[in-house]
Amino acid sequence: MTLVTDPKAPRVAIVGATGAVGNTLIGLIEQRGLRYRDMKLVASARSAGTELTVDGVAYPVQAVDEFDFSTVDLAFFSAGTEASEQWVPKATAAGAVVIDNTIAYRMDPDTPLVVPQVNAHELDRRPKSGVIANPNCSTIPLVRLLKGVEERWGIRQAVVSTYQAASGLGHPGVDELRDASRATLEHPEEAYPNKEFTPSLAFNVIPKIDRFLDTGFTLEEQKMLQESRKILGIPHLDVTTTCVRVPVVNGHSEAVWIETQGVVDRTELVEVLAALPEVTVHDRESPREFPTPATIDDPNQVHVGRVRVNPNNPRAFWLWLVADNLTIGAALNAIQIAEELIARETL
Ligand SMILES: NC(=O)C1=CN([C@@H]2O[C@H](COP(=O)(O)OP(=O)(O)OC[C@H]3O[C@@H](n4cnc5c(N)ncnc54)[C@H](OP(=O)(O)O)[C@@H]3O)[C@@H](O)[C@H]2O)C=CC1
Ligand SMILES: N[C@@H](CC(=O)OP(=O)(O)O)C(=O)O
Repeated sequence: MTLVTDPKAPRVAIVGATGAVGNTLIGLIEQRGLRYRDMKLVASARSAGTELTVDGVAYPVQAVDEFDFSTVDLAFFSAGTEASEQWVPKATAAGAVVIDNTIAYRMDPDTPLVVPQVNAHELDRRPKSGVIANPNCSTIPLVRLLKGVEERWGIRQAVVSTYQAASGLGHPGVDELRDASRATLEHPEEAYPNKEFTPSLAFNVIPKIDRFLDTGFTLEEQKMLQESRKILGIPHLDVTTTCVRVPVVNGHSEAVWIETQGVVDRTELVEVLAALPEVTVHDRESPREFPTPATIDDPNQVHVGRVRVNPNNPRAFWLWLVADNLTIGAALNAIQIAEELIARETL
């Protein structure tokens, strides 16, 4: 984005500007050529008065409870679900369109849940609620690949295991992984007093993300099912997941098993995946190449590897994906929604 005087360019607020998603959003605003007429940075009262820079201009961070939403046309929210529940209605009542990163509005029937590479047509008109919901960080890269597979072969079932990074819990998650890892190396006999991850994530993996539901699944696992169905527009889509936190600082990975209606040929499958927008297939040339969270060079792409058709049943295959949860899984998707709204003049 670029600061301009064009009266058609939106006045923008970033609520949660000091957080991991907010920081990434600011970086992407600087990277991409979108134009804005005014910028407001908003967070909790804790950060009020601190300064952040966007496109070389320093802005004071304002407390959300004192912020006047009638001064903006577009508000990005990534300040947690409670803050969205409290402040998004005030923002829309004041006339702003909201792009919300939290779970608060995702399953609301009056709110489109959008991944622009999959269902941008949902943005053709301004939503009844005034809100466009940004999906869960593991759901976004998955549905971008499922769309291509559904269109070519039809999906019978997808079985997914996620490997989710500490930055899924924002700055506090990353800080705790670093501090707990250091403390565990230095004093292995002492239990680290964790707040974000239970048990400790240092040198560990945790098969629980978000809270448990009565079904035995976690909320994160339920989000992946329900949100995939809504985004792809397939109400009975069979997606089942196990979501696991791993001691990686940033970048979510997923092992994905897909059973299809039609017979799949690996060469064609790789072609179909590589032709999807902003997808890089690493094992196109050599099946021995694969992406990892630590080695992906472009956080704005969904990275795919380990593409293997089942030798016992060519109506099923495995793939491995890696996607930066703060960009692909949150801020980039939100910016791309804003770009589509501006292009369609539906702001
Ligand atoms: N991290 C991720 O991978 C993803 C995150 N999200 C969503 O984005 C939200 C934020 O995530 P993330 O940036 O990682 O988290 P962080 O903890 O890094 O940042 C939280 C941000 O929200 C602000 N905030 C917290 N509470 C309030 C409040 N009551 N009122 C106003 N502002 C508040 C914080 O401000 P202050 O500095 O003043 O405390 C900070 O700017 C998550 O809760 C989630 O809903 C969605 C997809 C992926
Ligand atoms: N739950 C995700 C991050 C997140 O905030 O997701 P959601 O927006 O669906 O609550 C993770 O911990 O990796």
